[in-house]
Amino acid sequence: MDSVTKRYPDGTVAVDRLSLEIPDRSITVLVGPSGCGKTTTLRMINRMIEPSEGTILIDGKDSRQQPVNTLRRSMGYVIQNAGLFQHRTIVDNIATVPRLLGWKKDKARERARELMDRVGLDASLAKRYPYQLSGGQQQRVGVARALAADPPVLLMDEPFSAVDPVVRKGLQDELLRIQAELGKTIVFVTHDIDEAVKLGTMVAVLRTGGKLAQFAPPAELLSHPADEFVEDFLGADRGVRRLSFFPSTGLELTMAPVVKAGGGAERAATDAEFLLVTDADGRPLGWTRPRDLAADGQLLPYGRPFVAGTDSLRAALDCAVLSPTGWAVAVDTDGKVTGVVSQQTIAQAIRGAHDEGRTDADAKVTG
Ligand SMILES: Nc1ncnc2c1ncn2[C@@H]1O[C@H](COP(=O)(O)OP(=O)(O)OP(=O)(O)O)[C@@H](O)[C@H]1O
Repeated sequence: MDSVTKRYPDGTVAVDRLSLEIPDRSITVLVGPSGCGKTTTLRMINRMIEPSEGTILIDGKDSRQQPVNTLRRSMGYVIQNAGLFQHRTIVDNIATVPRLLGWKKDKARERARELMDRVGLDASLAKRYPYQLSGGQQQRVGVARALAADPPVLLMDEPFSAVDPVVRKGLQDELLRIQAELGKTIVFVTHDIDEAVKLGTMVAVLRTGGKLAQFAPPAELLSHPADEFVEDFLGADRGVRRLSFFPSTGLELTMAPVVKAGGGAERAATDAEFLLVTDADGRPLGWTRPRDLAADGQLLPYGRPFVAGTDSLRAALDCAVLSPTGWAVAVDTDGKVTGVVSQQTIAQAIRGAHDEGRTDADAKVTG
C-alpha cells in the first residue's frame, strides 16, 4: 500500500497518504480510535472503496489491474456480528462462495462441514439457522464462510467486538490456531489495543485523520512507542503487558518446598514458610505450612499454575501475585509440578529481561 489517500465526496480525508507493507502469511492489525480510517483502509484492499490517490499492490500487482470480482474472491471478508444470511442454514451460509463459484451442492456442503470442524463448531449445528446460534458461534460461522473458497487473504473488520470477553478470547485463540495451520494473510481491524497486541505479527496504529502513527511488531510497540499518542493509546500498564513477550524459560525453579501427599514430614527438610503438596503423580494440590503438613488440614489454593518455558514472564508474575503464598507454581504440559518460584525471583528475572532490552518479536510467547 503506497501513499494511499481516501477523500470522501464531502471532503473528509479518511485515510491520508498511508504506506504499509503487509507481510504475507501473517496477521497485520490496524488499530486506532474511532473514525481514524481503519474500515476505509480495509475496504480499499478489496476495492469495496476505491482509493482517491496512491497504489495498492497485491503480490506485486496493482489491484486496479484486476477484475474486481476476481480480487474479492481471493479475499475472505468477516465483519462484526458475522453478517450471516438469516434465511439460510449454517451449512449453506458457509457454502455460499463455493456455490457462487459453481461448485456442486454436495461438494460445497461437504466443504462447509469440514470448515465447521476447523473453526470449532459442532456438526449438529449444520442445519440450524443463524438466530438459533449464540453470538460467538455466529462469529465462527462468519470465519468459516470467509475461508470456504480457501482465499489466500482474509480481511476482518472488528469481527469479535460484539461478544463477551470470555467468548472473545476463545475466538482469538481459534484465529491464531487457524492462522498457524493455514498460513493465511490476515488484515484485522480492531479498536482494542490488547486484541491488536495479542493477534498481530505487525500492528499499524492509526491516528484520527487516517495517518499512520507507528507500524511495528507488538513487542516493539510496547517497548518503543513512537510518540505520546501511541504511548497513551497503549495505556498505562504497557510495562506489565510487555512482559508477555519475555519467555519464562530462564526462571530458576526450586523443588525444595514440594512434597507428595502422605509422604511424611521428613520429606519437608526445608525451612520454607510454605510447602506445596502434590498428589502421587506430582500434580499440585495446594500449599500448607510445614507444621500443618501432618495434620491433614485444609490446603491453601495454589492458583493458576504456569507452564515453564511456554508461558511468559507475565503469566508467571500473575500466578505469583494471585497465590496466597506469593509463590508461583510451574508445571509441565501434563500438569505435573516442575518447581516453584517466588515473586522476588520473578522480579529479578523481569529486571534482567528489561535490562537486556529484549524486544525481539520472535520472542512472542503465550500467556
Ligand atoms: N461514506 C462516507 N462519507 C463521508 N465520510 C465518511 C464516509 N465513510 C466514513 N467516513 C468518515 O471517514 C472517517 C474514517 O471512517 P472509518 O469508518 O474508516 O473509521 P474507523 O476507524 O473504521 O472507525 P470505527 O472504529 O468507528 O469504525 C470518519 O471520520 C468517518 O466519519
